[in-house]
Amino acid sequence: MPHKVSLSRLKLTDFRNYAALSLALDGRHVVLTGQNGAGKTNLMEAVSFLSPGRGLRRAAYGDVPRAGASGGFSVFATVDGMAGEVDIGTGTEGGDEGQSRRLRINGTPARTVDELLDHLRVLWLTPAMDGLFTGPSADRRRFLDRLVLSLDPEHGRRAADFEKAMRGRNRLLSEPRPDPAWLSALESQMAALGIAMAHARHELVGLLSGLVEAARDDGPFPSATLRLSGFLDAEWQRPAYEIEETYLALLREGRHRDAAAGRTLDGPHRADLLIRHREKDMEAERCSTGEQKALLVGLVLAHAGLVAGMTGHAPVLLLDEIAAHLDESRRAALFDRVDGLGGQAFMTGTDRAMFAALGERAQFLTVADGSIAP
Ligand SMILES: Nc1ncnc2c1ncn2[C@@H]1O[C@H](COP(=O)(O)OP(=O)(O)OP(=O)(O)O)[C@@H](O)[C@H]1O
Repeated sequence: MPHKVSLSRLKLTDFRNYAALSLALDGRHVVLTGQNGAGKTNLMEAVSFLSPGRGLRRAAYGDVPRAGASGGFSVFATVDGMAGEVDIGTGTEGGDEGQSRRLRINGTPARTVDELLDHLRVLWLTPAMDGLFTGPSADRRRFLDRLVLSLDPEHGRRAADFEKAMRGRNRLLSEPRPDPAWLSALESQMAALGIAMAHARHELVGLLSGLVEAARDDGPFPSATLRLSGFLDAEWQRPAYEIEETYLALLREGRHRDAAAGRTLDGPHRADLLIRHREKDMEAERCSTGEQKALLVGLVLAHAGLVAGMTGHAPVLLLDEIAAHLDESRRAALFDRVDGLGGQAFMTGTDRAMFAALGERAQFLTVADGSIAP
């Protein structure tokens, strides 16, 4: 069984509709129930700030401080983490709600938010992700990259550096006489980073497919087949240095075309994650709403299992309104699978009775108007 990473304390200050909250948790799953607008998702969002990035709403930090508060926001958590117990504090101060937030680990300022990945992995599934299969490919790439990042902490940096080099190339190509040496340097960077990024994605898809296959007959959730497409599709059996050469040549040959288009037309930023409902042998986007939700739940749980297996530490799971559309037996099966992952899950809903099958496995909390009661 993987080690259970869990939060034992969560303190929020001026975080969305919470003026001040201090919550003691006992290590079990946490069920948050309450009326619409009570603050359930806000609390999940606060926990999602214990991972790199802008959290489960992809928030602008300026929107997070409580309306009417004079400064920034803060989230503080005590976590039984991957490297032992740790205090994590994050937030903004008044006037610095720009691109970044501050992070302290055991009271010491961290160099980057990626340091969070030394202590815990937080994964989530929210209703906003319901359109994943039918929405733009950028949403699926972001989803995929978050999956990769939780196994490979370097992935975020590589993706950011690739974007930067690509923006530099696009800018240069818009000039009347771009410096060829500078262009070549940027393209070499793009090739190395882009192939490394794509490799990490392929590896994740391979591992996840294996796990989905293994869990195929386990419970009521359909299984998905996953495939990456849209970037050097026929090449991935070849050695990495050869693929890198191929991509570099593509970039070089594509300069005129890309200059005319005003953007780079080949690269990992054009890839898509293709998902099929295996039992029905149908593209996920053509499945019913309920089938899509079940596919997504199955994928996220398989990924959580992968993270637990690869790191030896079960991730913290945030499952927002996950039980709403499931019948009683599917709900019970879902809770058993979530519990079987060995980690701490936070789950929300409007009705406590929906979570009855969790029994003693969860701590039940009622959220009302930015405060919490047992
Ligand atoms: N910066 C902010 N300051 C104060 N209140 C905010 C801020 N941002 C969001 N809110 C409010 O927080 C409230 C709670 O939102 P939240 O999404 O957590 O509700 P919920 O309990 O998950 O509800 P639902 O069941 O409808 O999903 C909303 O009324 C929203 O307007």
